[in-house]
Amino acid sequence: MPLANPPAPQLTRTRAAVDATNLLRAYGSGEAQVVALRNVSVQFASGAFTAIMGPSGSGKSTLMHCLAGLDTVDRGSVRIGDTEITGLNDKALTRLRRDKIGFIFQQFNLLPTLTAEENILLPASIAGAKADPAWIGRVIATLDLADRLTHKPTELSGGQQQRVACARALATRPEVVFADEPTGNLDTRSSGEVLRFLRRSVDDFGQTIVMVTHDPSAAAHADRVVFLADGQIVEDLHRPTADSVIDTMRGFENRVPLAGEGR
Ligand SMILES: Nc1ncnc2c1ncn2[C@@H]1O[C@H](COP(=O)(O)OP(=O)(O)OP(=O)(O)O)[C@@H](O)[C@H]1O
Repeated sequence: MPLANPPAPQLTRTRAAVDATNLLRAYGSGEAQVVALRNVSVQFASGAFTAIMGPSGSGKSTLMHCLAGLDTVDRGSVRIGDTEITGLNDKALTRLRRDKIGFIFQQFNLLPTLTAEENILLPASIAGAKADPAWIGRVIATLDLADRLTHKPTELSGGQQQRVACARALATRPEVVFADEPTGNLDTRSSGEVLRFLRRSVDDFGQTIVMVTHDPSAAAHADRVVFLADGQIVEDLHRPTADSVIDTMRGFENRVPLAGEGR
């Protein structure tokens, strides 16, 4: 009797854009030591939108900074795309951030002397690369910025400035965009615009987004929410809604860390 066919090989597998293993990060020493990350292992799938949430001081910024090569870990490893970043020197890290990472900050961080268009094109020009005009045009159109390109940041509203920052982050088609409280300084309407753009950049452009937020309704735009408490991942919620995020946050500080964490 012929053997049954073996299962078909899995042809497509979601690759992690960012892969962190057993991250340990402590600040200070002795009695004053604060352990900001305790053996955190987490993967961020390519083409997915992930939010990181948790109480103040739980380690969200530390995690994001370690993932983006802005801070160094005491132990563990971080891979961005195909590049293991742990152990890279400052020059290599600068190049990696420039070539593979887009950043969106709460305070927008646009250069005040440059126009919106110059701000958007700056990362590509620093990288010595020529921006792809078709791609930049698509991003600018999606963000509805075409009639604002000659304006300086002071001539733009907060929401418009953050949309320029979004365009700047995507201009080089980075491996991953890290967004640190991107709606923290925006009103509800502008927040909605930025979050819908981030969502669209994942759905339509295949972008990978990792966003720190305190806002359950912002997190609800993500595919997944990773919750930190006291430097450990304590929950991992898929297909979140604002209500499920709020429910998860209630009392999650008292839960036992997920398997593999906190050893
Ligand atoms: N450079 C530093 N030196 C000393 N301690 C630090 C440093 N950076 C962070 N910490 C400490 O590490 C812990 C985690 O801080 P982190 O900023 O990552 O938290 P967070 O969740 O981002 O907080 P928030 O929501 O308030 O921004 C905190 O106890 C913080 O005080």
